[in-house]
Amino acid sequence: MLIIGIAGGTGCGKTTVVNQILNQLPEGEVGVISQDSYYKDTTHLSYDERVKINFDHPRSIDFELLEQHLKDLKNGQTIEQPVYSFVKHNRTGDTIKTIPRKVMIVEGILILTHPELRDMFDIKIFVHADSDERLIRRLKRDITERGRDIDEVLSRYQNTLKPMHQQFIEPMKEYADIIIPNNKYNTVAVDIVKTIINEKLQ
Ligand SMILES: Nc1ncnc2c1ncn2[C@@H]1O[C@H](COP(=O)(O)OP(=O)(O)O)[C@@H](O)[C@H]1O
Ligand SMILES: Nc1ccn([C@@H]2O[C@H](COP(=O)(O)O)[C@@H](O)[C@H]2O)c(=O)n1
Repeated sequence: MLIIGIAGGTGCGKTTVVNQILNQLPEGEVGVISQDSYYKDTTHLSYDERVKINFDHPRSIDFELLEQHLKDLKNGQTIEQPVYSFVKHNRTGDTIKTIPRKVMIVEGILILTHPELRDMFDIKIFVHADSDERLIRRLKRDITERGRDIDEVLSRYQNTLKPMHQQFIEPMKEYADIIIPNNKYNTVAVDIVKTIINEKLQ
């Protein structure tokens, strides 16, 4: 199994890059695990308490479960990947059956901050987009897809997202094997990653 970790700040385009990689590759050969699925279960908290969580800090992620799931996949076992709701700020209780594939992609803002998980990646990719570009994309996406309004996105950006990005995410570039500049769609870089994956699949 080839395990590829794709990190980068919110809105840099990780999910889009993953979808571009999956597109045109043989169906069923590449699997995806999203760090968002592993936000800690917050059922014991009220909605008002959940809203206040710092979702850009590594402690918000259940890295133990994520690491265990990746190990299970490596050992040929199917896992139940939790489904997360950005509207409820909690897991939904549903899961997605995720079966081991020849290539597994793990994507998320904080996946390179956890040394044990980082060591499991054969290839580490960091997707870069400038912070103003990321904020614009996040505003548009969170308002249309994640049930947020402009005040929510901007206050989260100022209070937690920006400082956490500077403290935890940006320094992870140091560990990257490949940095994809993604202020604009970068088909050349995506094609290079696809070529690497295709070699593994042959
Ligand atoms: N290179 C790009 N140029 C312009 N918009 C982009 C680009 N990559 C992604 N987007 C858009 O930005 C938003 C956030 O992208 P997404 O892939 O969800 O980022 P991430 O997973 O890193 O948070 C989406 O609406 C997506 O369509
Ligand atoms: N309930 C939540 C959980 C997370 N977030 C934000 O999501 C961002 C990470 O996801 P991307 O798809 O953008 O990489 C992160 O910056 C969190 O602030 C949230 O808003 N609500």
